[in-house]
Amino acid sequence: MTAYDYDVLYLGAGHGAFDGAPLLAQAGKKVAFVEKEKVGGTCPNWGCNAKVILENAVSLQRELRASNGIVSGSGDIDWTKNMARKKEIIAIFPNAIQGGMEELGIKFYFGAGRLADAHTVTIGDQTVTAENIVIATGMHSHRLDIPGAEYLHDSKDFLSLDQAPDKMVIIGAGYIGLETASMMNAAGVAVTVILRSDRALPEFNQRYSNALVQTLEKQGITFVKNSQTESVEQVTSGFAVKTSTGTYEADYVMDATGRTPNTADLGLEDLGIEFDKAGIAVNEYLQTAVPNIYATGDVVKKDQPKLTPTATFESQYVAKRLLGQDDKAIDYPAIGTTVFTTPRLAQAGVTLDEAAAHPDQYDVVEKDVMDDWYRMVDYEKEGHLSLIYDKEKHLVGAIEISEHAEDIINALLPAIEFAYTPAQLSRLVTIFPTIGYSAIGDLL
Ligand SMILES: Cc1cc2nc3c(=O)[nH]c(=O)nc-3n(C[C@H](O)[C@H](O)[C@H](O)COP(=O)(O)OP(=O)(O)OC[C@H]3O[C@@H](n4cnc5c(N)ncnc54)[C@H](O)[C@@H]3O)c2cc1C
Ligand SMILES: NC(=O)c1ccc[n+]([C@@H]2O[C@H](COP(=O)([O-])OP(=O)(O)OC[C@H]3O[C@@H](n4cnc5c(N)ncnc54)[C@H](O)[C@@H]3O)[C@@H](O)[C@H]2O)c1
Repeated sequence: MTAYDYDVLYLGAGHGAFDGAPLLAQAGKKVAFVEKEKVGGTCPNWGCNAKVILENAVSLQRELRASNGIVSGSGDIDWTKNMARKKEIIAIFPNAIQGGMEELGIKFYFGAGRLADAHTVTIGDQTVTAENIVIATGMHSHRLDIPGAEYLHDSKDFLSLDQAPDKMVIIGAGYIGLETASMMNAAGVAVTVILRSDRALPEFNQRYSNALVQTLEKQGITFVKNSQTESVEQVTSGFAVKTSTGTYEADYVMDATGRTPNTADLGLEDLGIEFDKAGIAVNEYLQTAVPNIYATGDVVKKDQPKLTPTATFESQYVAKRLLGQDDKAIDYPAIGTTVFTTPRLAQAGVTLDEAAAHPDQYDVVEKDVMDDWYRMVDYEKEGHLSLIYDKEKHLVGAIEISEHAEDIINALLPAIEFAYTPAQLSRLVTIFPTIGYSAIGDLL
């Protein structure tokens, strides 16, 4: 029998890797990571955690201003101080994650890993072998191929930006484009968002994504629709973004046109591992074309949203599979997702578009969130919720736009995932008065 250096070797040390690795190490497996940049990967260092710390100032500002003088002060955001706080909190993550793993006996190799064969990874001139390998290399920002692309910034640059610009152009109205626009508008920046079509956030029902765009417009953000970005030029005042509908000047230009799986220079072609621009192809056990090589997280080609909780679920699934604890195909639960704008847009389970396409299977109940008195407590002004039921009256999906949509959807997730009956729902005695009580109250 061949003796490998490790039982399991991960390429990448983000959530797709470090959420499953402890299960293996605790069960006595020899585990290692190869990481080419920062332990923790995108989410803690340049994604969710970084963003939500910065966004907290926006939520504080909203409540203070909406209080109409009950709480006094201007609510102005000092972006430089906000960024300093973000940097202070974020700085703890890489060492904390690495330390936690090392306590379990997990080893780290630093550098870019490349598959040499089905059991061997090279990192520079170092060679490491493993019985099983998990590719969890994530994604990087897509860069528009236009003249002046060198002047564009991505979300990684933006999440470390110390000085707020006066004027910002954001190309792309997906999660990152809208979250950035919402934050910078609140920080006093003049923001223009350029959309190549007439709709933002295609993952969400258009009535809801349009409602979000309209609210952001009322807050002062300019949206330019059906506009193809052609070039970026340096001008005396900063940069000129030339598009099919006009030229927009800014002193900071962000390319938020999507993210691309990290599949290059991994040696995938030589091993016959299939991939395309959507990611690495896997079977229902998350195995690549080479059975002992798995893939997890954002690098995987899949229908599920590429989010941290999805990466965590997959990482833990592969770990359990490698421990012989789960031999079934991966069975994804309902995955909740939120756009962290002000207001939030959040959904989980069966979508409104699916419900509209299958009226024989689903019924939709519409709610104005302002019908719930509790929403006035923290100065909610408007919001809407759609609840999607199957014909047996089980909640199967929900979408909400409101300042607390993420908390409502989180509270509804158990009902969606476990198909609670009306009798089971009535046994949920949630704390009153809270947003969780409101969420369950909507179902009764
Ligand atoms: C700005 C932003 C905000 C986001 N906000 C949210 C949010 O609010 N909620 C949410 O759920 N999700 C959010 N996401 C998505 C979330 O960050 C990802 O879904 C998650 O990080 C995926 O984890 P992963 O382990 O698959 O990939 P990553 O976290 O990207 O980790 C991959 C790791 O692999 C390393 N790597 C790459 N190639 C190699 C190689 N050859 N050798 C060794 N190492 C390699 C990389 O350096 C990286 O550390 C956000 C993403 C961005 C960019
Ligand atoms: N809150 C969250 O959970 C969160 C936040 C940020 C990112 N993410 C994850 O990261 C992924 C990537 O986010 P993202 O915002 O980079 O990608 P995205 O796919 O959500 O949005 C990219 C947008 O850019 C547009 N676009 C593409 N090419 C364009 C062009 N030439 N001109 C103008 N617009 C163009 C697309 O139509 C799309 O709307 C998300 O899909 C999500 O999985 C999640």
